Amino acid sequence: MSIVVPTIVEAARGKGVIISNVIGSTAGGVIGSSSSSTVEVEGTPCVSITLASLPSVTLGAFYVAEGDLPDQAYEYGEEEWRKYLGDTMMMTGGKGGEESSPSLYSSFPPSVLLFPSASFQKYLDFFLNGLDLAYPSATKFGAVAGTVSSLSKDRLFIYNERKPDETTIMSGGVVGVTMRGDVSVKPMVAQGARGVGGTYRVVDGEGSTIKTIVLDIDDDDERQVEQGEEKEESLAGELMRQQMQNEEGMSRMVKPVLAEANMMMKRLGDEEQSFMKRALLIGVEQNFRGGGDGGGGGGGGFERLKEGKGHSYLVRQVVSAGMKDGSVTLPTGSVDVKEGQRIRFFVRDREGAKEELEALWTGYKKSALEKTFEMEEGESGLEPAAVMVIPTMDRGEKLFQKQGVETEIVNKAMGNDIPKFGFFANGVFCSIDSGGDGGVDSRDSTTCSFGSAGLHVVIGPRSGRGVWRGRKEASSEEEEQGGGGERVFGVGGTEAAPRDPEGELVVKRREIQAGRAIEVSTVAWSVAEKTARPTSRLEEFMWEKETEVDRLRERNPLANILSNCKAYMMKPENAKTRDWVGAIKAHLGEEKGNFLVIPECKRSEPNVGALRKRYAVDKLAKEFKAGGAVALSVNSDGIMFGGSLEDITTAKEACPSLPILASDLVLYPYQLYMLRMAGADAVNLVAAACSAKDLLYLGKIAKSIGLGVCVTVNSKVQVENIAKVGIGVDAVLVSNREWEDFTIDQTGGRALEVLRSQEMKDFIGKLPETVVLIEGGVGGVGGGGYLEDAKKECAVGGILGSALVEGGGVKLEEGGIRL
Ligand SMILES: O=C(O)c1ccccc1NCC(=O)[C@H](O)[C@H](O)COP(=O)(O)O
Repeated sequence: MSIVVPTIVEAARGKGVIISNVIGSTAGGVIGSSSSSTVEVEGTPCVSITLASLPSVTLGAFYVAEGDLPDQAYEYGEEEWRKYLGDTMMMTGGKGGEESSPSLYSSFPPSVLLFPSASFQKYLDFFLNGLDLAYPSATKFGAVAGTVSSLSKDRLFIYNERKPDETTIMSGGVVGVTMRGDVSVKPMVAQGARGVGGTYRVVDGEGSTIKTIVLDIDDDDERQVEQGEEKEESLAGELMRQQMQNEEGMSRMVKPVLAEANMMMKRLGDEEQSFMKRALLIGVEQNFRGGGDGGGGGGGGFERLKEGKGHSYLVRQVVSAGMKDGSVTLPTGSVDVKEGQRIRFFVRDREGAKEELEALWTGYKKSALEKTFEMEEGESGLEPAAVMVIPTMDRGEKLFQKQGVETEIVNKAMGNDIPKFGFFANGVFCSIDSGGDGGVDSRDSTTCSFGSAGLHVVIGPRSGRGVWRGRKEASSEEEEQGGGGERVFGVGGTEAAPRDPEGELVVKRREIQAGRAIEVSTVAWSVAEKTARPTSRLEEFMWEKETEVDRLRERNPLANILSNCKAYMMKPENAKTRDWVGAIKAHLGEEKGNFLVIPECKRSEPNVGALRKRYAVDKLAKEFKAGGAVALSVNSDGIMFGGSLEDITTAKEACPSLPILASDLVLYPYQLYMLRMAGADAVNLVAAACSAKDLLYLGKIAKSIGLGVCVTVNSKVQVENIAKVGIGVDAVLVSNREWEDFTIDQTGGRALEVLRSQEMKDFIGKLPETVVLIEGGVGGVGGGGYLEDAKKECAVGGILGSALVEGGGVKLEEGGIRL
């Protein structure tokens, strides 16, 4: 792995794709999609790599060693777990770790993917229970590392772009990734088990121990009639039931579980008997709340699964039996048996496992279709982008007698264009729905682990936006171009983004790409054709921002926001903004020649990821103030930088005396009103993303509601343009960022070229009152960066984000930086 991971990272870089994080594990076999097929490989050393590009999703990779688990965690409650996991897994956010900001996707619960090592398994249920307590609404899923041979040892690995020379390989613990934002994850489990014999009710049982049961003949029949289930059970099954009734003299004799299992087993076929002798599987009815009818039992086949309602029973293997009282005990904590709850005996076999998989996917498709009918206009559902398939190592060829059966069934249901990936694991686990729409029905979305099962996870954007179908597009483009190579611009592509004759990026607003416009009440908006692809990271950012604002408008139309903003500004405490540029100018004065640092609160950096384990805006703002900051920049963009409007409000509450520049991609007046109400004092307009008309228009509206106006430029052409437009700019922010891919040149080359240009000299000559600041890598690597050179030009200060936030403290004196 120490060779494989850097090789992948390097190869991707060669294609213009920057990989920020890699996590993975050894496995008992791998599953992956090539351009023409999906393959399952078992028993042979090989590697399966999955590259994911998840727009509008904030990822946080983490590693927890066994030794990092807190000693007292067994006594932990919800709050303690939340704090511990929030720190460990970067599940930070608003109150209680769940972000409560008004940004588009922040209200959605996160998803957590975990790969525990085999040695971590003993802590797994405990760890998952902690996760359930701390983040009940988060979807958790994952699989335990495996190995191809029993002689080899399992390993986990994690790579972070910021430590490119290291791929950390671990022999224990758990690696994982948290995903927040426009991502939806739908885990489903195939338990690989089929019910045999009748249905029973627990007479005496508690926790994970079942002592006595009674045959539930009448109720079982009634239920099937009630649920309109056709009695699909075989004639043999029916005969067996009758025989049982006869043998029992129609009585409902209460019997110890083991005694009943022994009696029932005798009536089974040879194969089923031999299975039951090796392993006693018991299915415990789901959704049973005690008292009357639980509503989750019944059905010997997979009728409920086919309906997309989830499994009727959660199947567990008996781990110990009371030889004296005939009781059985299931894995501790895996079930909580109640009196009156239904149970069944289960066996595993090939046909049953196949039937179950088919039922699972039929159910998924049925409920997905039903959801589209239930959705209100404007609402969107999960758009499948990929399916993760993780069978346990006892499945695959061992169970189905040939390789590839599991993915073949997924392909049949979802088509070949959707990539499938995964591996053979030592166990799987996932959150399971209580409502049941394809998953296993369970108690309040708990995370259940399975020693033998197939975990299938549909992953895609929750906004339902179009998904790039690599396989489909590659083949159709090849066809179009007579079998020629792929033509992909900009981001992750093989071609550079389009530029005009002056070298400026050509970006379009999303509407230009639109195929149709939809009218909904007073709001009209356009929908990007699914075929349109952004040609640069900036264009992609713009389109996503436009979609974000569309969605916000759907919930709260512009007219409302406008009147809310007016009402807000009527309140005396909100009538005036604080003068952001004024505060900077006031501190230049006699100290001119010095360089003023404006610290930026920023949660993450696009090509890097989260900058701090614990990002607390209030704490950070206070730190900056204590360090002498006279003004702040707060990044409120949630698409690229993980911020939110609430971050501005929080910073303002923490430091009421510090004026705030809202660092965001502003494309609409709507955003200006929202930013004003969040507590911003100034905004920045990105020159490359706005036409001259937009700049003027947005600038005027910003001023009309008291917001200071900065314009961000990264080329001399843009400087010349803003001078021509004559927009009243308070400050020019010279960005050192390349907007094609959002990289930052640590030498400051890009910003220095602009600062040294004739265009900039002309601009300052014409508008000497304008403050010139630099941004992007000003903290540099190892301190001063390109600051000294910038100071020699017209820059009087700089916005500093990553270096301060990531540094874990304010190191203001280093590299000549002073506040
Ligand atoms: O650069 C943009 O296009 C942009 C758009 C919307 C919000 C923020 C934007 N840029 C912010 C930055 O470039 C940096 O966060 C800021 O300059 C600090 O840089 P660094 O010190 O390198 O973290």
